[in-house]
Amino acid sequence: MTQTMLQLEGVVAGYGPTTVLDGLALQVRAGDRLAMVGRNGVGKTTALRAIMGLVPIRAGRITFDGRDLAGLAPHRRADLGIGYVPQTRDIFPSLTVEENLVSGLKRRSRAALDEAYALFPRLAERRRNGGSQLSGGEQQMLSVARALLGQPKLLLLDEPLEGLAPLIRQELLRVFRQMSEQTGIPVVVVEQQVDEVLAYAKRAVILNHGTVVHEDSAAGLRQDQAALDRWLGMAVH
Ligand SMILES: Nc1ncnc2c1ncn2[C@@H]1O[C@H](COP(=O)(O)OP(=O)(O)OP(=O)(O)O)[C@@H](O)[C@H]1O
Repeated sequence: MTQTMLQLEGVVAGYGPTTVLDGLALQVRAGDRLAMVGRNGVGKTTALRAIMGLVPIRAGRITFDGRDLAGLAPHRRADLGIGYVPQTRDIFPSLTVEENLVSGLKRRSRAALDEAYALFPRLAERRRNGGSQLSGGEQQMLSVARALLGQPKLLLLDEPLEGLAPLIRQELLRVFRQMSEQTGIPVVVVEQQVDEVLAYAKRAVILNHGTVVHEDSAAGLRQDQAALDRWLGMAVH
């Protein structure tokens, strides 16, 4: 049986008096590509933040690579191998592409930069450009490349396609697919572009009110108009 990398059991979390995650359960195995979808405000970002330790959990358990994450600060979780690319794109606008990548090297040598440039040739072309001069798609590539340089065992992506034009979204997804095939790193991706993310993912969960209400293969959900209508209120082509 494939190894479970990440497991959430009965996770409850929220902000002040508000409960956002209400008994969330998830399992991510090696090689998985899990799309987490759902209407606005159902708790998708909060789920990623809870995994990363940026939102405290009030009940339940999160285990990663066989270890209970309770009480571990976000940087300790990153050290254990959880790579997180937040919606805000985690780059330094005042640094060049190369400087941004170097900041993600941790203890690795600069030779590792070649891996990032091989996967994202566009970043190689822009290596001397400032972070703020990049297009939205290039910024997204840079934040993912930087996260990968930390050699994560799991990658969490929060709305990587947000604000990008259709052609750029297609290019980014093509690079993500290549990255997944080459590295095998399991990915959890939150996305509003449901049709596109389902074409990339292997499995999908739909969240509503902070819990999983529907689970299927990504291909299965793409065909399941009833579930898409009910939980997302949308038509997928
Ligand atoms: N820092 C915060 N303080 C208080 N409430 C918050 C905070 N962050 C999020 N919330 C609330 O928690 C709920 C869940 O937010 P979350 O961002 O997890 O949803 P989401 O499913 O990712 O939504 P979206 O698709 O719009 O990004 C929302 O009602 C939101 O307003």
